[in-house]
Amino acid sequence: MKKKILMIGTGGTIASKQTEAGLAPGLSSEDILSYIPQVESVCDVDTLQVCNIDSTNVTPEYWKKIAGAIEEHYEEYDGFVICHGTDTLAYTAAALSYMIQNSEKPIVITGAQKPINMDVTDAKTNLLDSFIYASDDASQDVTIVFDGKVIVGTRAKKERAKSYNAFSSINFPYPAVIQDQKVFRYMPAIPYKKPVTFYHEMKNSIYVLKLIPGMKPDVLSYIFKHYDCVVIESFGVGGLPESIVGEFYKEMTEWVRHGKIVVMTTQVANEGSNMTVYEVGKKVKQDFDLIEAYDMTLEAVITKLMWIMSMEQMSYAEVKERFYSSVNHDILFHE
Ligand SMILES: NC(=O)C[C@H](N)C(=O)O
Repeated sequence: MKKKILMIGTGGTIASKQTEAGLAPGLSSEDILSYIPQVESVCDVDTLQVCNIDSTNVTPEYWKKIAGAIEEHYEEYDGFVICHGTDTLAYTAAALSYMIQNSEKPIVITGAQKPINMDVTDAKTNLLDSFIYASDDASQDVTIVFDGKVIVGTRAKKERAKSYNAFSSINFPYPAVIQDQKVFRYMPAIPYKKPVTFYHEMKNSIYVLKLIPGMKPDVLSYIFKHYDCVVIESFGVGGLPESIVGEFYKEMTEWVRHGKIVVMTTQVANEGSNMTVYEVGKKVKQDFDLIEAYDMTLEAVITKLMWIMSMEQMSYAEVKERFYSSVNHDILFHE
């Protein structure tokens, strides 16, 4: 029996048309689907349009709309394919991984580097591959299908702005690839014992502070005052430079009492943090019992914190425990 798949359109290049003002989303989900008539032999598709925007404009409110549409139609379909712009696709994939957990039904996100109505485009392959993957019995959870590869929803990063292989899987293998319209699975699906769970809130009070050599500490007091959580993108395996460490201690001593959270991550995309290696990281981690990202992507760190912070008042120990508990393969290493 053919699977029933719901295609959810949100916009992006895949849905874009050339206009005088530049490429802009203008094709509906139905229009997009008409470019891959072969899908009829793969599955039965219904379409739903959540929005039609460049993914630069996607916010947590749109993640809620997408997750809400999936929750509303969850029982009616065997799987879901979301068309999305590539620029913030990795954030949406990570956000949906936290908002929809233990899903035995696949939730596939795809997009393209070139519009589907162009003669030369990656859109048709990406979209057809997504329907093939969403119709496969062993597919589950939130994944990205792009350029023939399947990437776990919490592990993607857009690493190329123009090439068809825009996304990499960070610190985690590809669970499957799609070649010549067939799924080759490298990782078996793990059967879920718990039912699918939907979460509806994401608290958006996070500031990401990217360190640069010689950075001045004057912004710290503003950031700590106005945000509940600060993610510090440090260098290498993680540490704080002397130029800001004094001010950091001053601010942290005050804000720790207010339940603010600081998470240390790294600007290096691959292999992750480990603050205990160097003097510049070890002491500050111990002094403030800091959380660190280890092998997680920045996209996963940010959306996981939004998900955790949306829950009722939690102790710092509970926040830490949640952060280090794996969701959709987002973290492998931690203390
Ligand atoms: N390739 C793309 O989809 C880029 C586009 N600006 C977007 O993210 O919506």
